[in-house]
Amino acid sequence: MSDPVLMLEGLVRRFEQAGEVLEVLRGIDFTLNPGELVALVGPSGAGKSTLLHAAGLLERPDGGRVIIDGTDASRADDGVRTRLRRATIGFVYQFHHLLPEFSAVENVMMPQLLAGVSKAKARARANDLLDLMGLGPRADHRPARLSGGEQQRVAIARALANRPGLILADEPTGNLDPETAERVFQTLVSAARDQGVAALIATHNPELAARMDRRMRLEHGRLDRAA
Ligand SMILES: Nc1ncnc2c1ncn2[C@@H]1O[C@H](COP(=O)(O)OP(=O)(O)OP(=O)(O)O)[C@@H](O)[C@H]1O
Repeated sequence: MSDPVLMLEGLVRRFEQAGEVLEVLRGIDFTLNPGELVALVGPSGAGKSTLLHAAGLLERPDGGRVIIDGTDASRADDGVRTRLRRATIGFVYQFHHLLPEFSAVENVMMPQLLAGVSKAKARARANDLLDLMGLGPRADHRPARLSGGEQQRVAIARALANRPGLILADEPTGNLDPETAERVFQTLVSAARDQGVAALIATHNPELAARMDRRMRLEHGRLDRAA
């Protein structure tokens, strides 16, 4: 069997707030295998975003290790972490964070161009992904001319652009009405299954969480298997 796409070992993260130390992650252990879809649940403020940012190499933990595709990123320098992140991880945020000056297709091309893919190849892949998201006819629109659900589907296409083994999603449907949330979530799950991508998805929506392979609950700084 191949390496897990993500392993967290004894992950610790602390913040200082008003002179007090808040230990948000108190030794988190977690393994995500290739193609697995896992929901990350837990009360507001429990540290789901903090966990995703550390797992996604956007921030360094205060203790423990983050191992991506068998590579220990904990002690790697920033350059190595950035390359590893670009090559293996796709992020989807609650607010899409698309670049407003660029069209949908250009937004999906961007991470590929940063990774050194040619313009022609990046455009072809971006168009394929937008088709997969049902957004082919909207490819040349800027984000402001797309609905919230369409913007979020562009963000999912962008996250998949570099064929990551791992998608980290932070309440990807939290900002959408229930019907649109359902459609966007379905698109994310079927795209991940279709492309064999593993995903860790933070969500407050129990119905959506119930449809993942596993659910993990973060509370009081600990991560445990949930029902
Ligand atoms: N940069 C920071 N500096 C200080 N405290 C922080 C920082 N980032 C997060 N925190 C604190 O860490 C705790 C966890 O925050 P986090 O955003 O990870 O929770 P969450 O589970 O994602 O919440 P929600 O479900 O509401 O999005 C909160 O108490 C928050 O105030």
